Amino acid sequence: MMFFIGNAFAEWLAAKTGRPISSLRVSVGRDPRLSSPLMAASLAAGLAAAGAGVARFGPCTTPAMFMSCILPGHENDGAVMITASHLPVNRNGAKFCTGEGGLEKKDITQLLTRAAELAEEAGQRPSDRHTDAAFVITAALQASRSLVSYVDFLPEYAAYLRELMKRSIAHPTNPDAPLTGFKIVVDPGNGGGAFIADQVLGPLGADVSGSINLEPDGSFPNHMPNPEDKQAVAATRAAVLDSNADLGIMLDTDVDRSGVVDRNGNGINRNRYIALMSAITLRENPGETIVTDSCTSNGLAAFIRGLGGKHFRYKKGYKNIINKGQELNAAGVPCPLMMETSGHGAMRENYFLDDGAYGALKIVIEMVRRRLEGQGDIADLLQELREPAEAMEIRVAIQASDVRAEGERVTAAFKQWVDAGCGGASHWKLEDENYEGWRVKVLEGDGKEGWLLLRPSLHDPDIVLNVESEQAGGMKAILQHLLEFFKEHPEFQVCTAKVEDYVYT
Ligand SMILES: O=P(O)(O)OC[C@H]1O[C@H](O)[C@H](O)[C@@H](O)[C@@H]1O
Repeated sequence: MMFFIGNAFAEWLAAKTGRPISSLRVSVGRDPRLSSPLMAASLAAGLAAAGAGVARFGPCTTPAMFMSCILPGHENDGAVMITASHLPVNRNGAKFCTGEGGLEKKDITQLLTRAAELAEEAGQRPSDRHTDAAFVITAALQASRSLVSYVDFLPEYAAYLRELMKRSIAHPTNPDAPLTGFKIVVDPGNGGGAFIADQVLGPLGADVSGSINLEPDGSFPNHMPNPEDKQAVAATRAAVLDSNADLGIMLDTDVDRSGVVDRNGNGINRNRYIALMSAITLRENPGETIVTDSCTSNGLAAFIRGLGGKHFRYKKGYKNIINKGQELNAAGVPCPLMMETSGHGAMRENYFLDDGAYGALKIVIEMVRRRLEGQGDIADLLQELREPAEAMEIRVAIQASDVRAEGERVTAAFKQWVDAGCGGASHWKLEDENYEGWRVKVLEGDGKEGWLLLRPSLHDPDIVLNVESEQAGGMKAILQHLLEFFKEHPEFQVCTAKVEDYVYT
């Protein structure tokens, strides 16, 4: 199917740019996942068979693919990254972008519909892998080989990042090696991010010798490359403490997400990472608005307000928050940072690009700035952040055939129950703004505040329930009361069973 998606992307780009396919050039990169090279080859063959020029990159990262549409000397018309990110290998897919950013959902739908049509015209069934493989090999042999070139792009991208770091730090005495004297651990989790240690931080003077899991290995033998993953945090923490490092950086497979570990081994991911990025961003852009996803903590909202910023708690999905940030900026509401608890984050100053490397490098820059100005560690920036005492996410697989409709039914019933007074719990109050599912504040006394959010998952056939409490034992109390709602709805028996599991075991 990738072959026809390549065909369709060439057509789509020609329509978008108003130029003939023969004048287009598209870069194709991939992560180290075992199935990625083959998928990238099929996609490249499809682009070339349609007549587009193809720049094939080896293992690469998603933000780098975008930069291959921007950096002078490259300026490709489009780019495609083949990756499953941290998901299981059967979820491998293609991320498309142009120099304007990632494609929208409607563009992807159009692309896939066209790819299916092209497959059918060619007598191929998308589900028949063997026929497809034979077809792809034949078509690839027929496509002009002169259209495809192999490009070693990462070194150029790394050079761009190094220049950006030097400019931003503007070190008074050591401008070319401004990280001299810093020890930084990078843990790309055997994904695509090792170059951040070898080609960016190391050449700028940092001691990166404590870095771990640098070898790209799509079987991810050590832990999942995922900054939210407990094992990833534990591995980076151990490496930071072992090597007495100033900072640890955790990256996901295709480096569009990140998190850090401070020099005392404390993981800074999820709300803490957004808080840290907000502190840096609001110092540079006072009073502006930070957009986050719907699962961010009450403490984070208070923290952003405490820094004089505004908080817009929107939906899950990095593309959703980026689009919202762009929309707000266009409407005259300045918004420099859009970030998800997953570690996805985009900045206005960085092309609104979903970019884990940029976020982590911003923190390195801040660390150097603070040392130059005689301030403390970056972790000091989080002193005012109120943390939840307990937090959890429960995901319940939807059994119904129409997953979307069932998701809507559960959330609509929940809203009705909330409107009717939450089963008599006057300390449960619907949040003022809700953009997906329904989030309810739970006033826990002594100024403490928990919350719960019930929403359908963005991509999976799941109902997702997030709960946080600012007091020990508070989460169980919230779930126990929520059972009242589920018990009124025997049709949602699977949800009831799952919540009961948490409450009673
Ligand atoms: O709705 P969920 O199942 O929690 O998934 C939400 C997540 O979906 C994808 O992984 C997106 O890349 C993330 O930006 C988003 O946070």
